Amino acid sequence: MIEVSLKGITKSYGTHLAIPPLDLEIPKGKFVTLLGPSGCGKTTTLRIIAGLEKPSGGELSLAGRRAYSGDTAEFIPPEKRGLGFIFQSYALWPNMKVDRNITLALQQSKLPKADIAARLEEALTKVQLKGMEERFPSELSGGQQQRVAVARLIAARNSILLMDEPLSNLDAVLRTEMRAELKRLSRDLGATTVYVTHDQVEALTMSDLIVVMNGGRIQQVGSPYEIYHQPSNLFVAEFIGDPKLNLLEGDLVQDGKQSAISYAGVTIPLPNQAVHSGGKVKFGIRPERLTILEQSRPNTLMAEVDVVQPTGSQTIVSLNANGQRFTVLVSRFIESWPNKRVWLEFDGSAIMLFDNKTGESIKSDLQRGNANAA
Ligand SMILES: Nc1ncnc2c1ncn2[C@@H]1O[C@H](COP(=O)(O)OP(=O)(O)OP(=O)(O)O)[C@@H](O)[C@H]1O
Repeated sequence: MIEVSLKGITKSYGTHLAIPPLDLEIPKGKFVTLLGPSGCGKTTTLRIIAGLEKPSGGELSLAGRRAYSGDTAEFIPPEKRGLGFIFQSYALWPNMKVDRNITLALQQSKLPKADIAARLEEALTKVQLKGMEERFPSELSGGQQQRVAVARLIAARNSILLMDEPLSNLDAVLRTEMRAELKRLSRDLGATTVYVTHDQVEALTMSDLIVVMNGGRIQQVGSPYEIYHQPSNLFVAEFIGDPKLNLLEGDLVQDGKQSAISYAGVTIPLPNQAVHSGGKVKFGIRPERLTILEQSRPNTLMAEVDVVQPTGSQTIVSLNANGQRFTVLVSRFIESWPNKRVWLEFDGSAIMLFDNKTGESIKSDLQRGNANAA
C-alpha cells in the first residue's frame, strides 16, 4: 500500500524551478531516505510533504487522503496531516521541561490525562530518559535533547514520520547510536518514515529504500544494495561509496561468448554480463573490488603505491597506474606498503558499465531478459 504519493509535484521560487515535475510513491511502513548533494531539493520535497511549503502544482496524497492538489487548490495544513517531525534543530520549547515538551501536543488534542501519563512513561522509558522529566532542554546534552524529540514522536504515535538531517548536530559516536535508535523507533511504531540526508552512510545504514536526487530530479529509487551495486547512472555511482569508485574508460569487446573490458592492455572478463554492443565505454569498480598483488599475473595492471591511509579496520591505498589515480580499500590495518611497485587485479564480476556519452548504466542482455544472450 502506498502511504505517501507525489504525482507531478513541482515547486518554483520566482523563476527558479527547484523541483521539476516529481513522481514518487512511498510504501507504507518503509524507511525511505531522500539523498543527494546540497541544493538538490530534498528539504523542499520533505517540506512539501509536511505542508510547510505549498507546491506550485501536482498532487500529494497521504495515507490515501489528498493533502494537496494543484487543480482544485485543495491544501491540508501541516497540523491536520497527522505527521510527526524531527528536524535539524530539535525544536524543543526552551521554557518547558522535558515532560511538557513531550506531551504538549497530546494535551492540546485533549487526550485523557491518564492516557497522556501512560504515553509519557512509555516514551521516556524507550529513549532512556526516565528521571530527567523535570529538566529544561538547556540542562540536557545534544544527544539527550535529540532523544526528547524522539520521545515526542513515540508519544504522538503518528503513522508518518518526517526527519530532516536530524543527526547532523551530533558527534560521530552519538550519531552512530542515534542511527540505530531512529531505525528502531520507525520499526517499533510501524511508521512510514521519510528521512532527508546528504550523508550516504546514514542512507545506506538506515533505509529500506533510497531516493537519490540531483537538481530536483530523481536519479534512482532502490534498496541500499541496488543503489550501491547497481547504480542507474554515473551520478549515482560516483555519489555513493566512500572512498569513491574508480572510474575508467575502456573498450567493451567480445571474448568468445563472453563480454570483456579491454583497458591498458589488460583484459577483464565480465562473468555476470553479456553485452552485445561494443566500443568505448566508461566502467567503474569499487575500491574494495580491486586487489593489490606483489607479483605480476596475466591481466593485471602495473601500479605504484602513493599514499597509505589506515582507518582502523580498513586501509585506503592510493596508487598511480596508466597515468591515472586508483583507490583500493584493503580490509586490514596497514601502516605502509613494503614495495612501491605492485599490480592491480580487477574483479570482473563487480564491474559496472556506463554509456560513454549519456552516463546511463548499460544493462547486460541478461539483465534485460534477453534469452539469446545466455
Ligand atoms: N525559500 C527559497 N527561496 C528561493 N529558493 C529556494 C528556497 N528554498 C530553497 N530554494 C532553492 O531550491 C533548491 C532546493 O533547495 P533544498 O533546500 O530543497 O535543497 P536540499 O537538497 O535540501 O539542500 P541542503 O542539503 O543544502 O539542505 C535550491 O536551489 C535552493 O537554493
